[in-house]
Amino acid sequence: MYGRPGIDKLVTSTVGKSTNILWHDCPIAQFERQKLLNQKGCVVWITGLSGSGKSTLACALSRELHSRGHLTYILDGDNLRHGLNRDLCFEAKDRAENIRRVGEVAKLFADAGLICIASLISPYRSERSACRKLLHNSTFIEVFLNVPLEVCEARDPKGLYKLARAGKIKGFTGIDDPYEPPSDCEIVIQCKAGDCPTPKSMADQVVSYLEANEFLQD
Ligand SMILES: Nc1ncnc2c1ncn2[C@@H]1O[C@H](COP(=O)(O)OS(=O)(=O)O)[C@@H](OP(=O)(O)O)[C@H]1O
Ligand SMILES: Nc1ncnc2c1ncn2[C@@H]1O[C@H](COP(=O)(O)OP(=O)(O)O)[C@@H](O)[C@H]1O
Repeated sequence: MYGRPGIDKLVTSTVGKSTNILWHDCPIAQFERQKLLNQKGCVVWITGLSGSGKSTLACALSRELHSRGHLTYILDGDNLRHGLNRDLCFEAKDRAENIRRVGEVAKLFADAGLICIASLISPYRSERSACRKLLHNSTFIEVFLNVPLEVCEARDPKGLYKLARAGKIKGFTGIDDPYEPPSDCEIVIQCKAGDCPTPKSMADQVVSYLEANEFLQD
């Protein structure tokens, strides 16, 4: 038993359904990883309706930061439902579990020193707030893509709004399922009919926030 007290001194815990578990610290700490990467680990959490541009912003932001020499990783709701979250549907309890899991994974990426970009509808305020509480020192940066339903529906790149309106998808966010907009988030990107910032300028808005708050240096 390397680096641990004698077996008689170990105090194990119960966390959720896991009994007799013990946290094992590693000698390399987050600040050392951050120094290596010359940035501060954080989570940029993009929330908004389907079609609001979350994936577009995530990719533009990742590209912009990459070109400046920063390490990012995108956790996209749609993509994670192909693997980690493939057992979840769109009922409220499954959406909540989806958000919880992505929050936990995002926390690990931030701890690794990366700028983690999470883009998922995440329609519930309480679950987003729970993810915020997982992070510390203002490292949870919530970005609200405030795009009216009419604009998202007019875009409808996957034809899902059309199906939802026709009753072929039940419980579609914004149609017959709720979306709770953030009341107090770090960044709001506003888009009105016929007047949306370009993907590059949306990304620049987030980069400016990261620069001003010293995330792009160790
Ligand atoms: N019922 C329903 N409501 C909303 N969205 C639906 C639904 N069914 C399938 N889809 C597709 O799933 C994508 C959203 O997945 P998320 O994991 O981001 O959703 S959530 O955060 O759990 O609410 C979403 O992707 P985006 O359009 O990129 O947001 C849709 O393509
Ligand atoms: N800023 C923007 N201006 C104009 N069109 C956009 C913008 N952002 C995204 N789009 C377009 O809107 C559609 C939905 O974008 P997407 O990133 O897939 O949204 P989401 O991930 O929120 O579902 C796509 O066709 C995309 O090209």
